[in-house]
Amino acid sequence: MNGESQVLPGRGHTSREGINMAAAPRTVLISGCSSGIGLELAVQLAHDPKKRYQVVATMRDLRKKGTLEAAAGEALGQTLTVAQLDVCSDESVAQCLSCIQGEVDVLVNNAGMGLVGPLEGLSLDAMQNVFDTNFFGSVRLVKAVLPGMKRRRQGHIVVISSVMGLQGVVFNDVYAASKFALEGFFESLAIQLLEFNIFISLVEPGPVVTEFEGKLLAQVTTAEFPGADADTLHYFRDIYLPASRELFRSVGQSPQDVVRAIVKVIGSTRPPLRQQTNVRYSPLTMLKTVDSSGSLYVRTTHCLLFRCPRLLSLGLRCLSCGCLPAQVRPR
Ligand SMILES: NC(=O)C1=CN([C@@H]2O[C@H](COP(=O)(O)OP(=O)(O)OC[C@H]3O[C@@H](n4cnc5c(N)ncnc54)[C@H](OP(=O)(O)O)[C@@H]3O)[C@@H](O)[C@H]2O)C=CC1
Ligand SMILES: CC1=C(/C=C/C(C)=C/C=C/C(C)=C/C=O)C(C)(C)CCC1
Repeated sequence: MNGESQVLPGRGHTSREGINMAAAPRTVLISGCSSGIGLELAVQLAHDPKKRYQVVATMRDLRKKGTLEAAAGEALGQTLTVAQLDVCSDESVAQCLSCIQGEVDVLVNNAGMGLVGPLEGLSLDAMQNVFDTNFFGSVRLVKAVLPGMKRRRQGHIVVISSVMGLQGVVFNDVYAASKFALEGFFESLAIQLLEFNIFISLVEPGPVVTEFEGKLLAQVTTAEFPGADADTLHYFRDIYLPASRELFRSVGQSPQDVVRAIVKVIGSTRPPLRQQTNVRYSPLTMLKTVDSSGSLYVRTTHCLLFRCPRLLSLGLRCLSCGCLPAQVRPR
């Protein structure tokens, strides 16, 4: 494909007379806008000073729409509309798309859920629910919008992946697997779709201070993890959970910060395939990049968590004050 001929949907273009023509707004469909990153992204895009976007902010339970509507303010009914969408339901996806005027130019697969705990204590049902939401939910939406994008030979699919799509984290086995699945799926698809002038972007935030963590903590305080042995439960409750809380407190990003990076990706003429958002987390992702055998990452994080918790605390404090050089900068 000729790079020069790539035109993203709805972008301004120059007429033969050299006049910069105003572009029609791009329709952006976002899943999971009842809270967190999805809500903030819908609001920031709807308030775009250049009015480049018409946002369809979706959620599975419309009874939760109050917070979004309040945050949208004057944009509600103008550049932002709210619609029902459960990414786990074919009918809901079909119904939502049938209500959209025109076509989806930008799809943001944001809806997702976490799952933590000792593997032995988690049911297969709970694991399948994570894959149904995080992985198959995205696949379902992509299958629905792709024919239109291919016909028009334009489109952008943004996937809210995670640093856990790049590296596993102890006691997050299933959640990380669902994000790894997204990374493999969308990297593969990106190659074919370039031929149709359709771009894929995997956004990889580190910890973000949203309801995500609270929901996980609520789940683990009530869960009993039947089948997990006493040592593993001790590692999970007394070592991992406090370390994870400290990580969120020290290097957790605000949804506003993450969304600024996503807005840049959506506005880019050449969107990147991968975009990390958290400079302070990057020393941890670097541990895998610099040693492709994977041992450096696994051994270092094992050591920090189980052998040198003081060093971990010190390292996190250091990262939070920004005194270590940032190796990966969001563009
Ligand atoms: N917070 C973090 O530390 C990080 C989060 N991420 C990813 O960011 C994305 C957004 O999470 P975040 O904003 O933090 O968390 P939130 O829990 O605040 O938001 C998750 C959203 O997904 C929605 N959702 C869950 N299941 C479905 C479904 N079946 N259909 C439609 N919507 C659904 C939730 O709706 P409902 O209210 O109905 O449950 C909610 O709106 C997720 O994909 C997550 O994996 C990535 C890296 C870090
Ligand atoms: C890497 C690492 C840790 C935990 C990382 C966590 C908990 C990351 C969470 C990321 C999230 C929430 C991503 C969401 O998609 C520990 C245990 C502190 C030990 C030291 C190394």
